[in-house]
Amino acid sequence: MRLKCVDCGSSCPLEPFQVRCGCGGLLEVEQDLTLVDAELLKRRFQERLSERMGVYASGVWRYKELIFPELPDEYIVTKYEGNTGMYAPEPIRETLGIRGLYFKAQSENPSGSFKDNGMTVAVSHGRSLGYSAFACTSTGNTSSSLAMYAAMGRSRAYVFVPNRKVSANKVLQTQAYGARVLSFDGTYDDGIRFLEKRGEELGLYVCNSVNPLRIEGQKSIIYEIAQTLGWSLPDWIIIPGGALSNVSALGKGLADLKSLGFIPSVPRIALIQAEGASPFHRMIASGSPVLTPEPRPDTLASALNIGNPPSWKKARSVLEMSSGVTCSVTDAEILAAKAQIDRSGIGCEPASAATLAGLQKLIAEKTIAKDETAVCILTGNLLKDTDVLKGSFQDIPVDLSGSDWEALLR
Ligand SMILES: Cc1ncc(COP(=O)(O)O)c(C=O)c1O
Ligand SMILES: N[C@@H](CCOP(=O)(O)O)C(=O)O
Repeated sequence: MRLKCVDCGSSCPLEPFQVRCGCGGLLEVEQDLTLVDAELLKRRFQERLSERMGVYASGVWRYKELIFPELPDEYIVTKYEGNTGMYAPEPIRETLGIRGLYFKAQSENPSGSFKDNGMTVAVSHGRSLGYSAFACTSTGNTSSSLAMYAAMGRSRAYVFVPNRKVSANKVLQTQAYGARVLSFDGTYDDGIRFLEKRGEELGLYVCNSVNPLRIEGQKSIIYEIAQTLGWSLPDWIIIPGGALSNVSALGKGLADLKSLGFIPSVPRIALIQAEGASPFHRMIASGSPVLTPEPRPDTLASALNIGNPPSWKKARSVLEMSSGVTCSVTDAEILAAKAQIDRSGIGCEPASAATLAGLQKLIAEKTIAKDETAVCILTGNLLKDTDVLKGSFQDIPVDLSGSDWEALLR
């Protein structure tokens, strides 16, 4: 395994580890898949589905050969992440009128979001290098995931969290796992700038998605969807976009599956951003070759409140590779979609509901045809961000010794 710079194209070994290339570009892991026996691997992945304990019971490490083959198992910290549900929400599909619809509930991960797929790999890698202090900046999901794995690995976690527009539940979850929360005045974008500059000299292993090992772990989401569907995929993969790690990772996973011959062709990706934090969508829509950061990102989908997504170049390559599209949705559209997902019994946080809101829009404008199929990636759990629900519901006061039950239970 080697690392390749997405900017200057130079390649370097995994050790000594650096998050970015000397030229400042993002790095990505390069693996030689021509050495892999694809049919043998497929059988192995299938057999491992029955494992209940040990690293291969994880929905990420099940695919270790495609993710981090060189890492000795003794360093792996796992909570059996991945292994999340795929649902076919029939009433929502009927309303949309498309041929097939799935929700991939990454919200069912152990810390409640898709971050766990990548974090198990980053923390395990950091441990293998001898780190005992891990760090990230976060709107709350990355931090709770890091805090959980650091605690499992008996390591320290330091997380830099913006002092506004983050969900209280996520910060409490992070603190409950024992991480030290350092609150700062600014946004995710300021936090990542700080860690990229100072993280290494402070002796911290940086676990944000600029770390290429995070992306390797998150690739497993697409492997798992494909395996669940018998190594086939829907026509469209719908992904919410903030820092753009997930679209980069899922795209890389798709390219792997195609080059291994596991899937005949790559599905199309639709990347959905919240209107108040949509610099990538604006770049694509305007045909601009470079991203203009949004200095004051503003959306109630707190996990998407990112104005300068570090992975935009990786995301752009993925869109090109998959003939992908982007769109943006308003906060009101996100909340309406979230209500549908919640009432289906699956539930999600606002950022995830951007997928359904985007799908509705893309069907309405006929970018997605009614005879096509789609999977929406539900990235975070309903309980992660309940601030947006406050004031939405009313308790019904009853008198246990004498209410009109027939009326109440109608
Ligand atoms: C729940 C949730 N959904 C979506 C996103 C956006 O994903 P990405 O930053 O990889 O684009 C995030 C955070 O990044 C998130 O926490
Ligand atoms: N929503 C994210 C922000 C992006 O973080 P990263 O892990 O991609 O760097 C969060 O939960 O913090």
